[in-house]
Amino acid sequence: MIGREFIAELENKREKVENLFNFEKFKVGSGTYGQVFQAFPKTKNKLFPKKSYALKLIECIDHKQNMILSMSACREIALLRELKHENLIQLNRIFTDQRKVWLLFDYCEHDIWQILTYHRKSETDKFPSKGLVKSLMFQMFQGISYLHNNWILHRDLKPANILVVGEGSKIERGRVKIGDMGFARLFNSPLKTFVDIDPVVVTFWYRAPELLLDTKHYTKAIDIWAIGCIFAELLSTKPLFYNEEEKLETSTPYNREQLHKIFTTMGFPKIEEWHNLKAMPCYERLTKDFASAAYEKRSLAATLSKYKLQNTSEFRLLEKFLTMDPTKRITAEEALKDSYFYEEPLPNADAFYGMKIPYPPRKYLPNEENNNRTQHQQQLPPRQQQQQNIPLQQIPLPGIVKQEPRIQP
Ligand SMILES: Cc1ccc(-n2nc(C(C)(C)C)cc2NC(=O)NCCCNC(=O)OC(C)(C)C)cc1
Repeated sequence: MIGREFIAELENKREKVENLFNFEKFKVGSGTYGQVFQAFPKTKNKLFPKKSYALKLIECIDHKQNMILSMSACREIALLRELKHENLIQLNRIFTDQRKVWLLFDYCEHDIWQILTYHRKSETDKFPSKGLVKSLMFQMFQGISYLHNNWILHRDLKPANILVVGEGSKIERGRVKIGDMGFARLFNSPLKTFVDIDPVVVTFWYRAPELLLDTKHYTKAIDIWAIGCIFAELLSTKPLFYNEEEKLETSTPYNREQLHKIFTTMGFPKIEEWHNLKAMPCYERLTKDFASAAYEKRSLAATLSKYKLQNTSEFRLLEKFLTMDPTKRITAEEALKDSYFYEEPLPNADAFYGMKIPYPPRKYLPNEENNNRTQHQQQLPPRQQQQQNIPLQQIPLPGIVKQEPRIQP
C-alpha cells in the first residue's frame, strides 16, 4: 500500500472527535493557545466513561497540507504527557486530523476566580469558609511542590488557573487541579472594578517584586509569591495588590504602578531585608521613581488589620509567602509542613467537604464570531496567518508613554 492510500486508510480508521463527543455548542474558554469546549461522550461511544471532559482545540497553521504545530502546542503536549499528579490537570487523549489537534482533559466546573467572584457579589456569604481556604491551599501546594520537584515553574499562577472539580465526579469532588489556561492578552479593556474583572485580561497583581524589577532568573520563589497573593485574596476576597491601571505590556516588565501598590501594602524593601536588591536590573530606576520614606508606616499587618488576621497562623504563613527577598521566601515543601495545615479545620481532599457547592457552572461563550475568524484565517496566505497567530502581547502596540510626576502614595 503506497503512502497516500495508507494515509487515507489511517484517516478513516482514526476516531474522529466529532463522532465521539458532543461539544460544538459548549465553548467555555478561548485564549492565546486555542479554544476549549465542554465535551460529552456520545451514547454510542463506549471508549469514554459518561462524564464531561474539556476538549481543547489547538489552532494549527495548515500550510500546503503540512500540519505545523505551534510552539506552544508542542510545549503543552510535551509537558503534560510527562506530568501526572492528582493536583495537576491531566491530559487524557490527543486527537489529530488533517488540520487540527484536540487535547482531551477531565472537566473542572469551578476555579478560584469563580469562587472569589461569587463571594464578592454575595450579601450573605461574603467569605469562603476556613476549611475551604485551607483545603484549596494545601492541595495547591501539593501540586506546586510536585512541579517544583520536577524543576518545572508555572510562572502564571492566578485564581483562574486553579481549577476545582465539582459535583460531577464522585471520587474527585472538590479536588484542586492546577492548570494554565493561557488566556488571551487583551489590552486597554475599559477600566473595571476587580469585582467583575474577567479572568482573560492580563494582570500584574500576582507578579513578584523581583519580576517587576526585571530579574533575569525565573525561580520557584516567583510561584510562591503568586500563591501568597491568592491566599491573601481567599482570606479577604480582595486582590491584595489590586491595581486598576492595566498598562500596555511595555518592553521591560518594570511596572511602576504595580510596584507602588506592593510598597503601599507591604512597605518599601530595606537593603538589610533584601541584600541583593541593589543588583536588580531596575534598581536605579527604583530609587529614581520611589522615595522609601513615603512608605514608612506601611506594612502587611496594617493593610490586613481590618480582616482581624493579626496573631493567626494564616497571617504568619502569609508573611512567609510574601517575603520581598526571593531567597528568603518559604518553599512549597516547607509550606506543607507549616502548623497552619495541622490545626482544625484540617485540610481535606474534597475542598468542598461538608458543604453544598453554591458556585455557578461555567457559562458557554458565543461561537459564531470565532468561527468566522478561523475560516477567515484559512484563506489568508501563511505569512499573514503567521502574523495573525502571534499572541497580542508580542505585537508592539502604539503605547502613549507620558512623563508622570514621581510616585507619591
Ligand atoms: C503552551 C502551554 C499551555 C498550557 C500548559 N499547561 N501547563 C500546565 C501545568 C504545567 C500547570 C500542569 C497545564 C497546562 N495546560 C492546561 O492547563 N490546559 C488546559 C486545557 C483545558 N482547559 C480547561 O479545562 O479550561 C476550562 C475553561 C474548562 C477550565 C503548558 C504549555
